[in-house]
Amino acid sequence: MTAVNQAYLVCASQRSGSTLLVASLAATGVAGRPAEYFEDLPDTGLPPQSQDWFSDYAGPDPDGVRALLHPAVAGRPDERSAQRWRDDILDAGTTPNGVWGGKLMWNQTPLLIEHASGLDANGGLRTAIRALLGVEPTYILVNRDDVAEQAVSMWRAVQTQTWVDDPSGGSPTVTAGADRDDAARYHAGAIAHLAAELAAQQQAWDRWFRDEAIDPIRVEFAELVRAPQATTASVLTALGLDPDLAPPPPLKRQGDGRSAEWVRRYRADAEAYGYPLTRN
Ligand SMILES: Nc1ncnc2c1ncn2[C@@H]1O[C@H](COP(=O)(O)OS(=O)(=O)O)[C@@H](OP(=O)(O)O)[C@H]1O
Ligand SMILES: OC[C@H]1O[C@H](O[C@H]2O[C@H](CO)[C@@H](O)[C@H](O)[C@H]2O)[C@H](O)[C@@H](O)[C@@H]1O
Repeated sequence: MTAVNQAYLVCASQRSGSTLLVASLAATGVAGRPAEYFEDLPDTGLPPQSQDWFSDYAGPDPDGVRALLHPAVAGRPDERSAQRWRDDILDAGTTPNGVWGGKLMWNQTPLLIEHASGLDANGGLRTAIRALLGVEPTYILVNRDDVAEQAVSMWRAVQTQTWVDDPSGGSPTVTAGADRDDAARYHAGAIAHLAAELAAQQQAWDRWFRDEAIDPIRVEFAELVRAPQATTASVLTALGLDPDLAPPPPLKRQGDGRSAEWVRRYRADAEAYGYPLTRN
């Protein structure tokens, strides 16, 4: 099993800027290989499909929403033992200097706790994380104050299945093609549903850090995208790593004029119909 000397966990919700931060940290070569190690569902061995985000959709026009979602793909159950699961994650996430990094979205916390129960860690999230890593990690909390922008970003991603724009082509979840984006449509009910989901995740992280008396390193989306290299440098410093290794941003912004137009429309619809607009 890979020896971990130091660990950190980037805690976030979808479309908060988390990949920009972890890709920047990964590019240093000394800050672990932080990926979303906890996203795969046990019954498919795959991340949640677009439909999964809408399984409890209670807004208007459910058939219209379903028709816009990216089609599901088949998977296979993850039959690894808990020990194998842990070894795979430690191997994949650790750089040769013994630093492990990972990214955890709040919706993935039940999966992490469930896997860790096989390691005889029968408690809450903190117990599960300690059982997995064997050391107490540093926590980094990524937040996006503008939940309308965040939800629009996710509504476009669940339609197109394009989660990242990585000019290096190194990300497995790169582009789906312009045709998928042509087929994507604005839908106020769908965006409201995602805004509620993302706001709830952010609130859950706030509650958890308060309850655990942890003061995480905080990264706000607006500041991260304004100054990605400097923000990454300050996180490296907080981790005791060399801030001069912070790279220029390895990812490109995905949002464009179309996203901005959907955000404007959503804000107006949210005012009119009482849809969520803030994270609180
Ligand atoms: N370099 C750079 N500059 C500006 N913005 C950037 C950059 N890299 C990533 N991003 C934006 O981050 C948003 C994606 O967030 P996440 O990485 O947390 O999403 S994911 O759920 O993990 O896929 C998503 O936000 P939107 O632009 O609003 O769609 C990305 O475009
Ligand atoms: O709903 C499926 C998943 O969508 C996002 O993850 C995908 O993009 C991430 C950023 O490139 C990548 O780290 C991940 O492996 C991809 O599956 C979202 O960040 C996930 O939380 C979500 O499960």
